[in-house]
Amino acid sequence: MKKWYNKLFLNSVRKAVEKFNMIEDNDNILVGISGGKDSSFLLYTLIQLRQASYLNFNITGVHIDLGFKINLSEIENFCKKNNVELIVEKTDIGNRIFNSDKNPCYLCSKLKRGALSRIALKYKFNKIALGHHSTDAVETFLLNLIYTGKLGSFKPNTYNEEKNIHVIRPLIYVNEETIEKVVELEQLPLAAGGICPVDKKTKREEMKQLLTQLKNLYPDIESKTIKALENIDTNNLWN
Ligand SMILES: Nc1ncnc2c1ncn2[C@@H]1O[C@H](COP(=O)(O)OP(=O)(O)OP(=O)(O)O)[C@@H](O)[C@H]1O
Repeated sequence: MKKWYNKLFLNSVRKAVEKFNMIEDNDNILVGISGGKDSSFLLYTLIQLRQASYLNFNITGVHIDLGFKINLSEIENFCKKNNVELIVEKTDIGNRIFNSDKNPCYLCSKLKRGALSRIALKYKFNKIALGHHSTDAVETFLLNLIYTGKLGSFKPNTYNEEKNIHVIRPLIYVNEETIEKVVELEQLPLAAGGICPVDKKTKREEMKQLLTQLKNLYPDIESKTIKALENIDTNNLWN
């Protein structure tokens, strides 16, 4: 690994992991691998972190196959090369979400989360790691504000007491631009095909474009929003 990666992203991942107590000794972590750049970068980052850490933790990848004919061979090779086991779980989620009257994106993410938890329970993983990054967190913040009238975003570390599973997001302080850069530099593996029919036609995509416009006016809006999520002035909230 290049030494300057510490400054580029690894220190930010360390900060998130420590601040939100994401990884402890002997953790057994299931890493959600979608086939996209974010989760590929997440896997790469966790491998680097483990190599440079005093902590001893296991990482196993899992891909929930939605039925959109995805080709995972690059990812399979990458996992083999790095001695990471990869579980591929076939599902009919792709069919189910378009045969329902519910919003397909909402349903898909719910069913995917359900499948991830089931696998974690079955194979005794105590943590599930997801590739959400700071740009995702800000987009979710805007989605909640504009479409739901709610203030907030997803949490860095959530604990499900009933299942005794933590969902961790080690990339919350890394932005999408940095991820794209490292994916390119390291030629990290990406899946081929497997494109969802509503890809790029979602409200999230709309928020992505809005954020790009806002960044033209206020270049540090992304880091400011992350700061705001951690700097809540409860005295001035109306609850
Ligand atoms: N089919 C899947 N199988 C396993 N994990 C998944 C799957 N889809 C998503 N995830 C996990 O959930 C995270 C957020 O999912 P989302 O669909 O928002 O992906 P994304 O932000 O486009 O990320 P990526 O670039 O990895 O596709 C991913 O980074 C990954 O960790």
